[in-house]
Amino acid sequence: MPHGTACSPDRGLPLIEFENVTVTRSDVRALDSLSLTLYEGENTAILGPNGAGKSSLVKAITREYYPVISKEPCTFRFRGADVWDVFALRSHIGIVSNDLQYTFTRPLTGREVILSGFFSSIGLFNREITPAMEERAKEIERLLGIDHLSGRLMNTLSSGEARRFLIGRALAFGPKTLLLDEPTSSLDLFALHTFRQALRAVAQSGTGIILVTHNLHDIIPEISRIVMMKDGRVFGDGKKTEMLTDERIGGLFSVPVHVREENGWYYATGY
Ligand SMILES: Nc1ncnc2c1ncn2[C@@H]1O[C@H](COP(=O)(O)OP(=O)(O)OP(=O)(O)O)[C@@H](O)[C@H]1O
Repeated sequence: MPHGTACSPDRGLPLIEFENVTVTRSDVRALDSLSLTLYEGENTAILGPNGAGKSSLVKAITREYYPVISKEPCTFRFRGADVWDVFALRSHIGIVSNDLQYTFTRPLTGREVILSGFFSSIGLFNREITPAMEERAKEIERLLGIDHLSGRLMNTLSSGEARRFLIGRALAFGPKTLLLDEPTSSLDLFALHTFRQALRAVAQSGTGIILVTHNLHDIIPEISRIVMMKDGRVFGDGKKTEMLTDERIGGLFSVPVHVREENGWYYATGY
């Protein structure tokens, strides 16, 4: 086991270990001495209002943003390693961001989008597709309920359908964890329903989920841990039942709110 990494008995291996991580954008501290450990195989929601620093956290994880040292000790570790690159990251974490949807401008079918995940590319560029890759793509399509759409061009799919193919692309390598940044923005009720069903199937298949959102209704029942973010810091961190209360959610979003639970789903009302 790499130096500094301890496996917790009831949690997996630490995937991300951030201690006193500060990220600045212009003069703003988007992350302000943030300390957080995320574990492999643990289903976690990162929940916070607009401007809390959620996207900055995702970009720090994906190495688009680099931390500055503002306080010691400053730890920025991936799977126990202090030095790591984006290629190591991609083989363990499948990343689904909405921006990606708009980069598929060329005519690619849904199946080709999933297959492109094997090459971390935005197209296939005459790469050799092995029968094993085709088989894996079909398996993923069945899991996500999109097998009937695999021959359709990406630019003819609805946002909800296209977004499930992006999950499929992120799953191509068989990552242990899927990281999703605000995955349900602009989805209508039906698309939201099918998307959430697909995400539940992924979680139930054993892939850990890290879901970044400002919506309580995105939190699928399989998620057990809630990390609350506000002002670039961790505002609360614990079990879902302890975090998703009127008081805590009201404090997080700075508005009086009633939190209701129904069959494992949570909703905020009365604001
Ligand atoms: N390029 C930038 N220049 C200046 N400030 C920035 C920049 N990028 C982010 N910020 C600031 O950093 C803070 C965190 O932004 P971030 O986008 O990470 O929050 P967020 O939680 O993802 O918000 P949202 O839910 O609205 O997407 C905000 O105050 C934001 O205004």
